[in-house]
Amino acid sequence: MSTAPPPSPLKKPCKLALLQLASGNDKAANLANARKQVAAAAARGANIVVLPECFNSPYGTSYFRSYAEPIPHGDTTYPDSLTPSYTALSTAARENNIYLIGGSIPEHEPATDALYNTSLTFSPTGALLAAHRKIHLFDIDIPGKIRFIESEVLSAGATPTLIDTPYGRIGVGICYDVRFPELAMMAARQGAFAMLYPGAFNMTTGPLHWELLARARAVDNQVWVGMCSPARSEEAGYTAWGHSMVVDPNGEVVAGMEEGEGYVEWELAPERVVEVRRGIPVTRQRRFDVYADVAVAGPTEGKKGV
Ligand SMILES: NC(=O)CCC(=O)C(=O)O
Repeated sequence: MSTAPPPSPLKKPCKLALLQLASGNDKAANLANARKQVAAAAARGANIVVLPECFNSPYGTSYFRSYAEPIPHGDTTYPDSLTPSYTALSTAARENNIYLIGGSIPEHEPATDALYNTSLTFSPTGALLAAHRKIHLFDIDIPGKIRFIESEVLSAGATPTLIDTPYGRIGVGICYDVRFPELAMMAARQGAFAMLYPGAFNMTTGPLHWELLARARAVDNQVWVGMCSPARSEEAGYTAWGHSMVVDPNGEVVAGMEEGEGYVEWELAPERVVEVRRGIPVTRQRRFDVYADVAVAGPTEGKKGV
């Protein structure tokens, strides 16, 4: 076995902040709160700030269309009045000189009239670096507990998102995306040091799976994982689990919180990834000769699944 330490995918230390925001029906108030909390995180020294899923709106299929905004890209621009969330996020990133993973917002694609659940990432200059459209829509039905079918109104994205920063490469997923190990695995194998998930688990699956999935994605891939939830509101139609957390590359929850509004912050150190990968060198022990067909659907998967 080689004794040379593997290079760290995290090139230099950075401080990660996950903002567990309380959001309500008033979009302007949600955006103002996000800007205020981003500025406070930057003042505490954060370099990368993450917001929750649907931080600008209530989370529910009946709300997505009325809160949706088009996303300016390339030569396609829109008046600021149509893109208040994009504008607020870009401004917050620029004014605070941080990388901002802007949770997610309902996106309207005017060309097709489709709606997406989309996470926008901005650079410290306020430039849009990535728009991740949630790939795995949250369609579940647990009798007597929870039924939520995003696909009734949303379309699914089809592109994994990797963002290059001076700290290294970051993978982004949205909430239900965390249940699919393939996405995190692809990102890690392509050099990501962290998977960041804006997410809003619920009171049925949250207690059981939120931490479990975060730790699983971290330990599978020996990367940091950040899970950023909205704060819980008992008045909301959808009650979020909360419990935003940072998990280290060894699968340990190193920082976390309960359900109220607040934040979780952690200094990510390059040495930690190297130490973990040196001690348990799975990145060098994979048997691609044995499981080369991992992306081929089995007989009970995909469209044929039970
Ligand atoms: N917003 C979501 O995708 C929720 C995912 C969730 O709660 C789960 O159990 O998965």
